[in-house]
Amino acid sequence: MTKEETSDRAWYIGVGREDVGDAAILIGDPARIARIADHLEDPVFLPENRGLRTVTGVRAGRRVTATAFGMGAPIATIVLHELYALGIRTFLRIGTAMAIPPAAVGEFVLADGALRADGTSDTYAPLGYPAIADFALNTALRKRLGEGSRRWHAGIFGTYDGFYTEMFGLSGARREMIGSLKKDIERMGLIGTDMETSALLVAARVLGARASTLCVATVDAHTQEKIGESAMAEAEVELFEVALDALAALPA
Ligand SMILES: O=P(O)(O)O[C@H]1O[C@H](CO)[C@@H](O)[C@H]1O
Ligand SMILES: O=c1cc[nH]c(=O)[nH]1
Repeated sequence: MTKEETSDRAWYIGVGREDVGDAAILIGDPARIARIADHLEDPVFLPENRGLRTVTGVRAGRRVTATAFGMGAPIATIVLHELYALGIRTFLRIGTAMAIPPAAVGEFVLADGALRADGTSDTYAPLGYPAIADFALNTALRKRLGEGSRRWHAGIFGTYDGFYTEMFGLSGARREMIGSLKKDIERMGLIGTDMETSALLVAARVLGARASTLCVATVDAHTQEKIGESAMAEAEVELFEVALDALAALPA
């Protein structure tokens, strides 16, 4: 797709131009759609297609659409691309990432950019093209994060395609290999890893839209310990609030 391409109805998300707002929240887990809807006025749940769940509602006067893509860069960029074609120009991915020290489990990690170890972003621009978050969106996020009490870090994410090959080692030699990769990531000063950010940042830039990622760090890179359920539920509520307030504060 080029900047001029548009459509009135999205093939995979299954929604039309009139169904969406002017900013989008991209979520991985479909279960989070019903929960973020509680933070919107007049939420309208759109018919689910291929497991892609969407809700549109209003936050402080701004019409916002949240769509769940599942996991991984290929489907996340399909969702961004379709929403772009329907007219949306602002995208914020919210979800979870692995914590790279000094970022710790339970803290927020905000992507200013991302190391492109995914394959999908290459289909938008060659590897020399940087994956950079939108400055205005990140300024609004920084302001809102500064008003809260949860610790947060801003910096570079690493985005990988292989969950059990590059991110989370189950056992044995594979786990050791992934452990060395983590040490290297830490040496480079990355703050978190996920499976979508670099692809979304590159796709949005190339298309002419703004994008960023804000996550809760939920897994410790070295011990692979996960956040507890109640701590995650609490962090998720704050994540929704920060994300929606920052989007509402942005000029259209
Ligand atoms: O942000 P959520 O949906 O939690 O997604 C994160 O968890 C999944 C598995 O690692 C990946 O999709 C990753 O980015
Ligand atoms: O380990 C993790 C946790 C969340 N998201 C990821 O991509 N990896």
